[in-house]
Order: sequence, then C-alpha cells, then structure tokens
Amino acid sequence: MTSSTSARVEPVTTTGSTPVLAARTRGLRKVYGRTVAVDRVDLDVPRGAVLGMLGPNGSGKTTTIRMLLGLVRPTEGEVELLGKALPDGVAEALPHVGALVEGPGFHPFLSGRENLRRAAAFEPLLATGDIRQAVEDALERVGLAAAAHRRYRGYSLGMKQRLGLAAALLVKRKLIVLDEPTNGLDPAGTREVRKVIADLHEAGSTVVVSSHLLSEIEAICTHVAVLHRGTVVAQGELAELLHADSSSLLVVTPDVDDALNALRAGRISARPIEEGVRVELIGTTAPAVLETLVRAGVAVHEARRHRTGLEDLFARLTEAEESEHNLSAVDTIEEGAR
Ligand SMILES: Nc1ncnc2c1ncn2[C@@H]1O[C@H](COP(=O)(O)OP(=O)(O)OP(=O)(O)O)[C@@H](O)[C@H]1O
Repeated sequence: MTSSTSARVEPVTTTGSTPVLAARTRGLRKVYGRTVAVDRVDLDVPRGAVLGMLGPNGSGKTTTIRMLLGLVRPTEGEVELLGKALPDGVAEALPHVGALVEGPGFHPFLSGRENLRRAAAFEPLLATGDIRQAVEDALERVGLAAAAHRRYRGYSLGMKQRLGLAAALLVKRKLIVLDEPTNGLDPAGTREVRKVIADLHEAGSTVVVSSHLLSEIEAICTHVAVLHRGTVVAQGELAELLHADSSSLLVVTPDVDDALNALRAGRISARPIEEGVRVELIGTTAPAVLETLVRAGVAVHEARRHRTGLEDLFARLTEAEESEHNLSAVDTIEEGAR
C-alpha cells in the first residue's frame, strides 16, 4: 500500500498463486464524449470470490459492470466472461450470469410475479415446466412473496431492487453481478441482501458487487477492487488489503526518548514520529505497549491504531473527492454571485 499523498495513487495488486478467473478485463477503457469513464482497468475476478467494486460516486463502477456484462461496448480493451471473450462469447456466457443493474426494464403495469415470469421465459437454462416454481423460490428468497401480486409501478425503490435481484436468482448461476444492490433498502432489506450473497457464495457462485461504502464491502466480500476516476487503484484479497500496514500503534507523547528506551528494553520495535512514537504491533499487543510505557513513567497523551491500508486508501480517495466537490460548489456560488 502506498502512503503517497500525491493525487495519483499507485495500483496495488495482491495475488498469490494464479487463481482461475470467473471474469477478467485487460486495458479496459470507455470514453463518453470528453468523459473518460473507465481507463486501463485490469480486473481479475477469482472463481468463487465475492468481489466488491468499491469507489466513490462517478468512479466508473457501473460502466465497468456494464462492459463486463456486454451491455456497453468498450472503447478499448478486452473482457473475458466465464472464459469466453466478449463480444463473440456473450451468448454462451450470459445464461450462466445473473445481473442486477440499473433499470432492469420491468413492465410498470404487470405485477412483480408476472414480470418475473416474463423474465423467466427468456432464461435458456430454465425449462418451461420449472418456471412457476423458480419464480416463487426467487420471490421468497428476496422477501417479496407477499407483495408479488402488486403492480411494479407501485413498488418502492427497495422493492424494485428486490425484484431485480430475484430475476438474477431465477436459475443457479456461475456468476452474479450486482450493481449497488442495497441502494434504497432499509437495514432489514440490507441484511437480507447480505444473506443472499452469503448463500450464493456458500453454494459456490462467484459474486461481483459494487458499493460506495467500505463498511458494506467489508461485511460481505472476500476480494475487493478499489476504483478511483475510472482506474483500479488497489485490488486483491480483502483480508490482505485490510491488514496491509495495519499493525502499528501511534502513541502521542512528549517523552519520545524515554518511550523509545522503555520499548526497546522490552524488545518492542518503535520509531520516533512527529507527535510521539510509532510502535509496530509484531509479537506484542496495544495493552502491553501501553503498560510498558506507563510503567516507565512515560506520559501517554493519546494512543490510536494506525488506519489499515484499505481504510487509509479509501479515506484519502473519498476525502479528496469531497474537497474537490466543495471547491466546485464554491466556484458555482461565486459564478452565481457575479
Ligand atoms: N452513458 C453515459 N454518457 C455519458 N457519461 C457517462 C455515461 N455513463 C457514465 N458516464 C460518466 O462516466 C463516469 C463514471 O460513471 P459510472 O456511473 O460508471 O460511475 P459509478 O462509480 O458507477 O458512479 P455511481 O456510484 O454514482 O453510480 C461519470 O463521470 C459519469 O458521469
């Protein structure tokens, strides 16, 4: 993980032995007029993973997902879906892929159940005789059975999301791609979606899920790809990225020399920083470090865990976005005042 404070964050990739990939992109780029929505994206989705695509609004998650599904043609680059190169392999790959993307195109005047039956009729892997049962099972799984008779037009955003998810679950898929699946859901709905994702993972499906919330990704994913301004700035196993650079404690103290002497006597590695000392938590714990310092009479004003690699990276990305947003808001106000 880089700790550079420059605007551009270097990509971090943590890969062990080469995994079998459910999806893969190379040099993916999409340009809309003057907007570069996605740029040089090399994404690896290991088979069996729950991969979270994490990024602030406008970072290119939806565009990447649309290209992954063959819904949008890349300006440049390659996409491989379940081992098939797009666009030629799309017909072969897609029946094994369930997707929830914006605007799934349900009919407003049909009920949730009728809409789902129509969607099921287009599923090549679903025999006509199995449609009714598959629809009822999917409605049940997403908690929509009681409202299935109501017209789609009257559904809340959360219910529309659930119906989209149900359509993705009509048959057992090798890969499920969900774009912001908890958007518009209340906490109970969010928990249900997480449960569905956990069940899919347990059943051996690969899941790609996008979110702008780190907490969301942390709760459900095994892998993560962080997007920023259309490029992947970090990807790999979530646990590895979270623990990268995480094992240190920042101790704020004016007694830097005493602190270093006491820690070194206790065979705890530490180095001076501007506000005190930074202690590596290798073979020791935060309470043991504090006890050592306090016993040595060091005045500890504050002690805090250093943010993990991923938390740190994501905070820097979103904070940078926010300050830019605020600046452009100021510009707009000044423009208006002229
Ligand atoms: N069809 C389009 N035409 C023009 N610009 C587009 C189009 N689709 C996306 N963009 C632009 O590309 C950039 C990336 O958008 P995208 O929707 O992929 O990001 P995102 O990370 O999914 O954002 P959000 O979380 O807000 O949905 C944005 O600047 C967006 O305005």
